[in-house]
Amino acid sequence: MSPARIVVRGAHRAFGGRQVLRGLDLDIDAGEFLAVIGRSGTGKSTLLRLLAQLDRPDAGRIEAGGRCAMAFQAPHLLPWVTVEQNVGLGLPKKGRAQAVAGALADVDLAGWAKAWPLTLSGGQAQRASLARALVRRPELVLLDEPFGALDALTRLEMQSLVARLAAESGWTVVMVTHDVGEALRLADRVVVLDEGRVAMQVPVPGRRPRPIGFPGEAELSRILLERLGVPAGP
Ligand SMILES: Nc1ncnc2c1ncn2[C@@H]1O[C@H](COP(=O)(O)OP(=O)(O)OP(=O)(O)O)[C@@H](O)[C@H]1O
Repeated sequence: MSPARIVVRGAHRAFGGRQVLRGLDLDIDAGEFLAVIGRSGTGKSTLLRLLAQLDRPDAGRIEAGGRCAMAFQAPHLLPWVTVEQNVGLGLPKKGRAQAVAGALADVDLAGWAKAWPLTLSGGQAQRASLARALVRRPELVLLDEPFGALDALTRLEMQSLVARLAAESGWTVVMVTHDVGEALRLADRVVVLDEGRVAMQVPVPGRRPRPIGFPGEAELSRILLERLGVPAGP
């Protein structure tokens, strides 16, 4: 599967007279893992929806070809069908069972195919949601605060899982997160959105994923938090 390259040029988007994106420019390389951070309401989810072609800019150009899958903070599983039916939803019948079984195995949910979504833990539900994304063999994966609702340990497990899947599949990934540490450990580059534009870009050196406290993490974190206007410590 060839990963997708993305070009955004001068993207504008307003809602009811409120200008959210104001001439945003962004280039994302094929196979790159990009993290997007920014204060609440700066247009991060709006950007993801434009990349997914669920919405269109009022002005400007977006090139984001290829098969795209999206995962959100809430897993959005249908409660009235089993986990495997959720994952296989909309896939052609031919090859579906095998593809679904493979995707569930990839997210360590092989034993939960026949389970009902409401019986899953938060982390398992999020993994099922990831399986639903990866069974579509995407080239571009858009993640909107995917671990935001999980406890700290499950969050770390999910970060490792996404890092592994991204490395194995060569996806281009755009992940919105509020967690600067998560962004720095998983991504090749972190961009800060502010006032509807890219206000700062920080390439993260070294191979991803990086361990907690990797050399340079504290300094990069300080730079990003300062740009976000958040004090880095008490
Ligand atoms: N479909 C829509 N209709 C009306 N307003 C919208 C719509 N989508 C987004 N907005 C508004 O655009 C602004 C940016 O929203 P967006 O969800 O992109 O921000 P965000 O950076 O992802 O925020 P958060 O970090 O809080 O999730 C908000 O003020 C939001 O209310």
